[in-house]
Amino acid sequence: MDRQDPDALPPLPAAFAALLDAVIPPEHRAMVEASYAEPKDAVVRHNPLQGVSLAHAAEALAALGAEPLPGVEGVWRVPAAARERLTRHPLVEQGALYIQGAASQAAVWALDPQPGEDILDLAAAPGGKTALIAARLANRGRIAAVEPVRARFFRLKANLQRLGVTCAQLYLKDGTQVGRLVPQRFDRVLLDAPCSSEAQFTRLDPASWAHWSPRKVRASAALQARLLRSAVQALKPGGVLLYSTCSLSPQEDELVLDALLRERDDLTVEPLPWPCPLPAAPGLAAWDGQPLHPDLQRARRVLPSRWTDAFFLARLRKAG
Ligand SMILES: C[S@@+](CC[C@H](N)C(=O)[O-])C[C@H]1O[C@@H](n2cnc3c(N)ncnc32)[C@H](O)[C@@H]1O
Repeated sequence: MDRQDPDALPPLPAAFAALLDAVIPPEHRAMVEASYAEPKDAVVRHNPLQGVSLAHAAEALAALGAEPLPGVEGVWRVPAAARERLTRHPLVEQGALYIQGAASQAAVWALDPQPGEDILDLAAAPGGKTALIAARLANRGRIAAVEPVRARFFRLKANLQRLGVTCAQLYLKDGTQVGRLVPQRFDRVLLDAPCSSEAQFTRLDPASWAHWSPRKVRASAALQARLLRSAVQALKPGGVLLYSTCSLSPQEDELVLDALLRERDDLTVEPLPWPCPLPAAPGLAAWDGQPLHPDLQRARRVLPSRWTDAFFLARLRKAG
């Protein structure tokens, strides 16, 4: 799709535009505004679990005009104009290449799973991050992947099979119950929480925000708080918890963590391993005139741009 005249496109919902005013640093505002009015470049990664070499994948992608992302092996940015050809590419169909946003991959880079570890993926479908964790583990170790929505659970199962993941056990379960069932069990926990999905907004398709409302943000925040407590309970002492959302609302990001950090003194927010430069800002220092826990400035807000979607990431360590 070609670039369109932004003035001719429908405006973002007013409440969301006000949120952007409040959370996007002024120096990034023009980039963020533009990102809602243009088709985005795709990001794709090599999936080493399918037996296709990195060199072969690189050759196929060069033909689509792809550029490798600096700092991370086997990840490319593909121009928006080639997105359809990429989506239909045989290497994508066979699971040797996987289209996955850079910010979404950054959640796994920051989790930093190590071969042999026990990992919990507490909100797993459709499985993009589970599959990247498995790739990082080279299928050595164990992933417990939890998803309560039946249709999404079966999609998760099919995706992991297609991507050659053999180290994951899948659980059709409510993640809020997991911590109580298996306390202090996992070396690392990923909570890529269900959220109001603000990252999907585009003015090229107003249906992208049809289901969004401030009320949905509040409902998401309540579920996230319960899932986060379950995630902390399931984590071993000394373990790492990566919390992420694809929402820009502080209610779903810093505020959920702020409440948790104020009620427990065994959690610290760590700087994020950040191998590839993505457009990002630190976590907020204050909201609604109230200061937030100072550790939260170590979180990262990935900003919407020509090639990234909005994403919030925070890495927590439980005292050993
Ligand atoms: C943001 S998506 C996860 C995306 C996934 N991590 C990936 O990278 O492909 C959030 C998921 O949480 C699931 N979910 C909703 N309620 C949940 C709950 N109570 N416990 C666990 N997962 C839940 C949703 O169905 C959805 O599949």
